[in-house]
Amino acid sequence: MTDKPFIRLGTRRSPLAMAQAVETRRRLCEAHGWHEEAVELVTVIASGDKIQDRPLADIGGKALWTRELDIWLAEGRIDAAVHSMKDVETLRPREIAIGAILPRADKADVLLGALSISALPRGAKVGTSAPRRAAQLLHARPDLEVVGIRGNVATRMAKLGAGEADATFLAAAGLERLGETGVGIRLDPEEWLPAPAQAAIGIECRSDDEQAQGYLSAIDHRDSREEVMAERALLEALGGTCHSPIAVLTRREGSEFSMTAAIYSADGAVRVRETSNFAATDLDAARALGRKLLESAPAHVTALFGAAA
Ligand SMILES: NCc1[nH]cc(CCC(=O)O)c1CC(=O)O
Repeated sequence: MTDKPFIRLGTRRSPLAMAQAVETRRRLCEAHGWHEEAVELVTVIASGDKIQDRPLADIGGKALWTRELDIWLAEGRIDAAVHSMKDVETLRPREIAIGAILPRADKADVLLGALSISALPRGAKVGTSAPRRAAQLLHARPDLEVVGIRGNVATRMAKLGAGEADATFLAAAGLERLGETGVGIRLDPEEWLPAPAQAAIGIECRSDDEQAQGYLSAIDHRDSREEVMAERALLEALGGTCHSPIAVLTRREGSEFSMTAAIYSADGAVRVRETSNFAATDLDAARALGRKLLESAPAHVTALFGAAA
């Protein structure tokens, strides 16, 4: 038994965030032979969880998920913070390092409320607040109506039941981590591209905290880290934010990546899509793919990306 935790792990309080924190604790304990009490879970209420009724982009974007945990890390109230990497801004403070990326789960999105996108009735209402899902949907089905929907898995399923929308999307990884398997229809990620870093859990710590970095390195999954870093390099080159409709699928072939990325106009009418093959550690090649997309896109699409400024 330990009387003092070895590491204090900060997490948001949503059921998905808690599941990810518990998975992180389990992996840490397994890797180091620790008892559960060696990892203290410290819960933080993030701004993004306090405000549920407005689209994320209107209220400050991805920083809403990281700000409180960043402050607690900086103040030394926690030693590490667990995040869905999909929700972590591309540019992070120098004081914060990604200490571990856990093995990536299923990158697919799941469709709830219909058997397929083509099976949705004409003019059906689809609930999503993600620019990527909205643009990708309207690209395939311009007749559909996109309505904003937010909230955790349970809330969204309730909103669907209440008729706020005919269908909605959820990340397969989120459903899996909540034990909600067998819900909805899995969309093939080759056809319906995921978000950058979807299905990846990352654990951040202070850049100068060698002890935390040492503990976390034992649970770092190299292949998943390489994918996440490449997708974040692509985002960085695009200047992508939560306003930017961008989708990407990275496939591994040995030590090589085949990365397919697409950017869209907000209404989905324009899609620019490219595939590039490069060494898994070649972040410059991932950035080059981002620049190539911007070069091929019309001005009203590049205007959705910060790098165009
Ligand atoms: N945007 C919220 C969010 N952030 C991470 C996940 C799911 C887990 C993941 O993709 O890692 C979700 C829910 C969703 O998109 O359905």
